[in-house]
Formats: sequence, structure tokens, C-alpha cells
Amino acid sequence: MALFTLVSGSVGVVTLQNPPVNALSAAVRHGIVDMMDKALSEPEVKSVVICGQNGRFCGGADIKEFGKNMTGPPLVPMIHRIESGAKPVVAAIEGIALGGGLELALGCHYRIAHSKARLGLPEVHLGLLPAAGGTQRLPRLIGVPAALELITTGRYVTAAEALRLGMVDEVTDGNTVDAAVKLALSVAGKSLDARRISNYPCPQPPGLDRFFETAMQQVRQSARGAMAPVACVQALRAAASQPYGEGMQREKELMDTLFHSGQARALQYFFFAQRAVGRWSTPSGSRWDSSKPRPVHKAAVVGLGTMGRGITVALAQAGLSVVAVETHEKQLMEARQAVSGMLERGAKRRGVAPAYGKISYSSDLLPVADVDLVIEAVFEDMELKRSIFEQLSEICKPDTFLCTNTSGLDIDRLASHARNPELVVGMHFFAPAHVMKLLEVVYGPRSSPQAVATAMLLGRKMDKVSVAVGNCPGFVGNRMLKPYLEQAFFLLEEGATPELVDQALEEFGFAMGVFRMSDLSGLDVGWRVRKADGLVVAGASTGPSARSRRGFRYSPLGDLLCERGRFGQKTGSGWYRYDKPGGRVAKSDPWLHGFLEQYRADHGLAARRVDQQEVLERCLYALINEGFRILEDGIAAGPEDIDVIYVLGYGWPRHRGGPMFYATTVGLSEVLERLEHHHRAHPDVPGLQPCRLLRKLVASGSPPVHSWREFIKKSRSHL
Ligand SMILES: CCCCCCC[C@H](O)CC(=O)SCCNC(=O)CCNC(=O)[C@H](O)C(C)(C)COP(=O)([O-])OP(=O)([O-])OC[C@H]1O[C@@H](n2cnc3c(N)ncnc32)[C@H](O)[C@@H]1OP(=O)([O-])[O-]
Repeated sequence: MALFTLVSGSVGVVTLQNPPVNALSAAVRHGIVDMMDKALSEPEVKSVVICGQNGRFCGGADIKEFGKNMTGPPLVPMIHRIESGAKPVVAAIEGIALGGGLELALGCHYRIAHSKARLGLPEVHLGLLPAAGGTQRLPRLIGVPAALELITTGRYVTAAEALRLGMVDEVTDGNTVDAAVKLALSVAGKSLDARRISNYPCPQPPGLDRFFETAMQQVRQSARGAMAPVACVQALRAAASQPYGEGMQREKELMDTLFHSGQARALQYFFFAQRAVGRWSTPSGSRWDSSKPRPVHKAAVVGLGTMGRGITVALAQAGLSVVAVETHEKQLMEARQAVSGMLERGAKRRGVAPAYGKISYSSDLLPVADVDLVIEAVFEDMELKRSIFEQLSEICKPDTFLCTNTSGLDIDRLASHARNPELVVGMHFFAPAHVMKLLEVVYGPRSSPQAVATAMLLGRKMDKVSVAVGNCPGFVGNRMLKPYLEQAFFLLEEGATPELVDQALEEFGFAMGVFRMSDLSGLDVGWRVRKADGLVVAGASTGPSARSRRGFRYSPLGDLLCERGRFGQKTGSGWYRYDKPGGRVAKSDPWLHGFLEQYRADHGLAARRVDQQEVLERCLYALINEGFRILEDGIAAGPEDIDVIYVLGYGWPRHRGGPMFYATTVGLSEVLERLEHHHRAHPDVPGLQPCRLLRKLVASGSPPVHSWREFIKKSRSHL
């Protein structure tokens, strides 16, 4: 819908009305076309302002319409009609002008933005390109290099940057629509020849061919198999080398290919999945819409190691007062410095003042007495955490929420040491905690709905996507990692190398293969967990018991490397070697290859050829299978939760939608069949045994991923 009003006697104001973001649905497009026709035909209207209802200009095309039979006036001719009209049109940009919304504004003759507005062309994140003229008008307006950067990254700019770049004509702190009306009055009747961007020549970057070859190389490297960024470069090249009309034709052709691609479907699924996880529920019936969070103004972080420092920064940047506690004086001093540096860099990036004043430091727990919420972030040791929870229960106000940052310890056990177990939840942050977008909020059987709601909201305030998950070893993310890692180890035993496994996973789109990732995060982390689980048997490096635990296949390879002090990057060697401890560049290690050969010889294992397809099937399907088990157990409420966790926390390629969505693109029956095949070959590996839920879904005709929640609910209620 769009509303027309006549103001100041001669300015027609067209207001887009489609809450919450005024997306350009068919009804809105109809409204704009009708209201513009009215404005352009009525003689008393001399100029026009386009704005959006409720302080938001426009969030772009209506993504919900994609994939359906699209009706209504198309965007390109609609915007062309505005630009080519005889009356000046001013875009009054408040809040957001994104995607098609910015393209609409670029079709207007003038643009005024409110100082708090954000502008951008984020289509690339949806597997698309700005196909309503964005790839052709923006470079004509701000030059090819700047447009290329904005379009291929989908980055938003502030109003101030938009003004610097020349995307807008004016920025105001006052009422944007009033300012736009004033401008519209002043330009009524003036020539529009110099205001139609499509008429501008596109400034050519020097060395056009070289410029685009380099750009394409860079984009291909960072895109990791995503098609949209590559298509964006192609469209920009057309803008720089062809007349506007031909450039538009190229934009359309490229969009046609992207629009129907699996990648676009995956990325659009992921867009909605990130929002769906906010509508959380637990098996006991707590829900996002019936659980009221309590306000948190002051929080404490206990333990200022790497994670605690990041959490402190995230809380301070979210505007909370933070008491940062570290009992070791030296560590406290180092942490103060590190936190200040992180705050400074963050503030510089965001163009704000560093939030130093939000943090007070302490070497004892007493100042946490009046905080609303504590995040304990000490070393992953149950005894240590238990003793801190007991102390916190003594010191804190009775209603203080007690949260623990843990990647897998039992929340319920910890809660049993708190005065009020219902106020205890887990908050699993990912390193670096002030940067990574993901937060697993772990509820135990005793966590109150309010505690879960409060932790979820706090995560959002820290600019994270919070996902509520149940309590089990490893929660969702690390629990699924276990069978994935296990398969990678088994593949080494059977003849693969770390390089081969990593290459297969990186070509699939992971930022890092499993071995490179283990080297980065430290092999000792998993070793500690396996030791705690009683899986590491000293002196069992040969003999029949070495490769079996509790009747199932086990690979001690990771343990053997750790016994030799090879913890990964930090020690200068792991699955790869590095120039020095802390080195970052992984190099193939002849020692490791020799070690693997000797290991196979010691265990009577014949190396066979492992191909990339087998790596993908064994590692990824085992991980997906565990995902189905997690759904079956009610640890995650829906596939979206798992997919968001894997994309935002574990480097799963976004353009593949997440593991559960990916399973639907492969075909659930294919995943089932391949798991059965691999399980037949490795009957002593339970991770490869297809789980019940997967079988049930296949038997029910493999319903689409968005209907799994209902399916799971129904199949539970039948039990
Ligand atoms: C062949 C065809 C040719 C077509 C040509 C098209 C060309 C064009 O270039 C393509 C586009 O514009 S592509 C588009 C390019 N634009 C983008 O990529 C912008 C995407 N949007 C965003 O990034 C964020 O939503 C905002 C920053 C706008 C607001 O953030 P915030 O304040 O945190 O709010 P929030 O929680 O995020 O959203 C609130 C609710 O609004 C919903 N919704 C939002 N946008 C929607 C949309 N465009 N649509 C529909 N719905 C949209 C969202 O799902 C949620 O619904 P729920 O039911 O309550 O869960």
C-alpha cells in the first residue's frame, strides 16, 4: 500500500505502508505506481516526496514473495517511470533504504537521509544482485570501485558515509520528510536533465580489464563458491563498459540465473531462519511469546581469560555497566589493557566513542553484589565453576541471574550448586566473543522461562543471534562436531591425508577444513574432553584395544599427536606444521605423513584411495545424522536452530543454508541411503547409523524443511 497526501499546496507525498520494513510487496508496488500516476498527472502537484511509514523508508523487495508466483507491477519499469517523469521526486530516507528500497531512492532525482539512516544493497546475502537498476545506477553515481565494494559485500553505510560517497544529497538531524518537502518546493519546475542517474556516463576505472580481473579474483577467493558476488562483479563490469540499456539487460540476465538458483533459496531460507530462532520454545512448554525477560542494566563477568575479555567488551558495547572480575592480579592487568584495545578498535570501526567508562575492574567477587546478571567465564573445569557458583550464590542479590560460559559442561549439575537453580542458564559464546555472531543459550530442566528469555534478549542486545538449546554433552554445535571429527580421523586411518580431507571440505565451502580448524582451536581442547570422558587410554597406542572403546570404533590419532606435544598452531605443529609456535600458515608436514604410514602399519591397516565425495558423505552426513538425533531428543526445537548454529558458529557455508537445509537439497532419501551404505561398511560406528527421525521423514515423503517442526511435534505426541 502507498498513501498520497498533498502538502504545502504543491508537493505530493507518497508514503509506503507495509510494516514493519515497508518491503516492496505487490500491493506496495501497485500503490506506488498508482500514486505516482496521480502525482505526475495532477497539475497542482509540482514535485513529489517518497517516504516510508513509521520512520523506515524501505527494506527492499518483499523476500516472502520470492519463490512464489510473483504478481504486481515489476520494479524496474516502476523506478524508470519515476526517474523519467517530468516532476522532481525527492526520496526522504529515514531508518533504512536497503536493496530495492535504495534502488527506488536512486531512481528519484534527489535523496535526503536522516543522520541515523542506514543504506545498502544487501542482495548478495540473499544470493541475488540488486536487479532494479542498482548495479547500473550506483556506479554511475559514486564510481565503480566504491559501488563494487558495497554491492559485492552487501555492507550498509551510515548517512554520513552515504553523503561522503555522494549517494545522498543532504543529511538532516531534523524531520526528514519536512526537509524533503522543503527541497521539493525549491526544485519544482527546474530542469531534471542533470538529476537522472541513468543518463550519467559511468566513470571507468583506469585499466578496466586489469581492474575487473583483480576484482573477480578477490571476490572468487572470498566467495568460497557463492555465485552472487561473482555475478555482481559481472554486472558492474557491464555498467563500466556498456551503455545503460545494455547494462540493464545484463543485470536482468544475471538476476534470472541467480533468482532460480539453489544458493538463493538456501540464503533466503537462512535469512528467515535467523529470525525464526528468536521464536524459541522448550520441550517443557516455555515460549518466547509467553516469557517476559527481566531488564539487565548491570552485569558482571567473572574470569578475564580470552573469552571473558570478549564478553566484557560485548556487554560494554551493548551499553551495560560491567563489573569485570579476575582474581589473578597479573591476568587482571593484562586483561584491562587487552579490553581497552578491543574497545578502541571496535569504537573506531563503528565510528563511536569507546565505552571505557562502562567497565569497572575488580580482583575479588564482592562488587558483583548488586548486578542483575553474572556471566562466569573461568576455565572449563566443573569443580572451579562449582565453587564460583557457590560463592556467587552467597554474594549476589537473590534474584541475580547466574550464567556460565561453557562449551559443553552440564548446566544442570552446575545449577544444583546455586541458591536458585531456576536463575541459572548456560551462555555458550564463540571466540572471539565480541565478534562472533552466535550465542547458544542453554537451558537446563530447572531454568525458568524468564531466565531463558533474559539471556536470549541479552544476546540480541550484544548484536548476536541467540539460539535456545537444551542441556546435553556439547549442546548442539559441539555435539554435532563429534561424529564429524570422528569420521575425519577414521578417514586418515583408512588412507586419507589431512590435506585431502581439508581440501574437500574447503571446496564445499567451509572457511577451514576440519584439520586446519583443529590446529587453530588447539588439539588439546578435544583431548581434555576425551580424557574427561574416559576415552584416552595411556599406553594403548598399539594392540586390539587401541582402536576400540566400549565396543565401538575409536581413533586415538588425535591423542597420539597431543602426547607428542603437537597441539596445533600454538605449539607450531599439529596436523600441519607452522614456521613457529603461534604461526598461522599451515604447511604440509612430511613427519605427519610418515607418522600416519607407521600408524597404519602398526595397526595392520591397508591404505586405500579415499575420494572427495567419500569425505563429504562420511563427515557431513554423520554430522547431519547427529542433527536429526538432536531434533529427536528435543535439544533443538527445529532445523533452523541447528542451521543458524552451524553457519554462524562453525563456518558452514551460508550459501548452502546449514546442514539440515543442505540435507533437503541432497534429498533426505539419498542421505539415508548413503548413511546406510557407510554404516554397512563400518557397523562399529554408531554415528553412521541413520537415526529414527531421518527414517520417519523419508517414510513420510521427505517433507520440506519448514514443516519439520510440526512433523516432529506430531510424531512426539504419538509416542
Ligand atoms: C525477478 C524478480 C526481480 C526482483 C527485483 C528485486 C530487486 C531487489 O534488488 C531485490 C531486493 O531488494 S532483495 C531485499 C533486499 N533487502 C534486504 O535484504 C533487507 C532485509 N532485511 C533486513 O536486513 C532487516 O530486516 C532490516 C535491517 C530491514 C530490519 O531489521 P530488524 O529491525 O532487526 O527487523 P527484522 O527482525 O530483521 O525484520 C522484521 C520483520 O520483517 C521481515 N522482513 C525484513 N525485511 C524484509 C523484506 N525485505 N521482505 C520481507 N520481509 C522482510 C522479517 O522477516 C521480520 O519478519 P518476522 O515475521 O517478524 O520475523
